[in-house]
Amino acid sequence: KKKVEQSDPPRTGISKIFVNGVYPEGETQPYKDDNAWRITSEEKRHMEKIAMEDPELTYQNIRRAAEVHRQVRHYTRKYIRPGMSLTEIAEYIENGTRALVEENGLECGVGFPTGLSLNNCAAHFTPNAGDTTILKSGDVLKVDFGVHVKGRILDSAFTLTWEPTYDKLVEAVKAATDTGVKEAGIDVRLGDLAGYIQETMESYEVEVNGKVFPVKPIENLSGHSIGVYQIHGGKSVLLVKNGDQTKMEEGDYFAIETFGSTGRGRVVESGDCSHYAKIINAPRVPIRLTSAKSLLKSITTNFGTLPFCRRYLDRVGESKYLLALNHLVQQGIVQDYPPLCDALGAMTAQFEHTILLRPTVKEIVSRGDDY
Ligand SMILES: O=S(=O)(c1cccs1)N(Cc1ccc(F)cc1)Cc1ncn[nH]1
Ligand SMILES: [Mn+2]
Ligand SMILES: [Mn+2]
Repeated sequence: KKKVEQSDPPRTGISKIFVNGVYPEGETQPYKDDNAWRITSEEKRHMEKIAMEDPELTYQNIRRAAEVHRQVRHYTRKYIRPGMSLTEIAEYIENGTRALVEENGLECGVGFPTGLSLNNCAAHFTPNAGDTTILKSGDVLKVDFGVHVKGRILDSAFTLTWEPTYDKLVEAVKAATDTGVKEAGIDVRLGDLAGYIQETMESYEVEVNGKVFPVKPIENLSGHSIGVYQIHGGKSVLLVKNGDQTKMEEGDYFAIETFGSTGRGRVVESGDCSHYAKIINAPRVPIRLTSAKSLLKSITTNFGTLPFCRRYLDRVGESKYLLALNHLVQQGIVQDYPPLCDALGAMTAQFEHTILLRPTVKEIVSRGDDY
């Protein structure tokens, strides 16, 4: 049978290309100083066999999400051009993701809002309706988007530039993320991992118009473990050495993400919020405001505990929801995630991979030939 190719723009469901339902395994790395006993251990291999065969545990879900991410970002990197609006970029990525993952309610779809953070802004910016921001050739754009299959969320991000000025910053962050990926492992302490990341990041500097800036890790951003339908699994990987003795554990899914900056190396909440998510075990308080009650019902139906943004509320037919949304935030039912920005004039970059701490090997499931 002729191999089914992906279209441009990407619209061919990934299950039409991987017809046997087997998706590519990501890059695997042996665990450090473990002299391969995990790979040869009968018990570890058995545990993995169970994971592969149990529909709930199988790695096929996250690998399918990863293949969608690789194919969408392949076309996106070619498509994004200065002069385009952030809104059309976001919609290109979301339309591609929805088509390739064959979006189906809460079964599979977009994992969280498409982050398109510019320049001094490092994370959690996506345009709200009416945003007219246009991409410029001197911009440094962080593209951070997610795909989920049965609640297994693939969280991966990369940085795009169209001028060479900040190439060293981009190189520093790519190297720091690869250090984080390489040093991650079962029983590795989160505080130690942060130190390795910091060391790589701080070994770089950027020269801009004759002035030299040291690359600083952004000290109040972090990587994180990932749960089922839960983008933040409770463990955080900071970017500067610290005393957190918490260990990475077998079976954990982690987003290893690093951020570098030529500015203060610290972000603050800045500008209108676009990103939100229902808090997992929110207190079941009675909601008095009727509009908030019906908005919460819509959020639960359409997103569950997955993060969403205002544009996603618009597309499911919600309107005039701001008062209700702010009420749900105030009541501790919904968490807001405002844009996180370093000082004006600073430049920030990001790279992010999702890794699986499998019983026998570490799998960098989001690895592609691009990053
Ligand atoms: O900064 S986080 O809130 C966080 C880091 C450590 C513990 S929680 N965040 C989780 C998240 C929040 C909202 C989203 F819409 C998507 C993800 C990290 C992240 N943002 C984008 N990709 N990864
Ligand atoms: Mn991300
Ligand atoms: Mn993340």
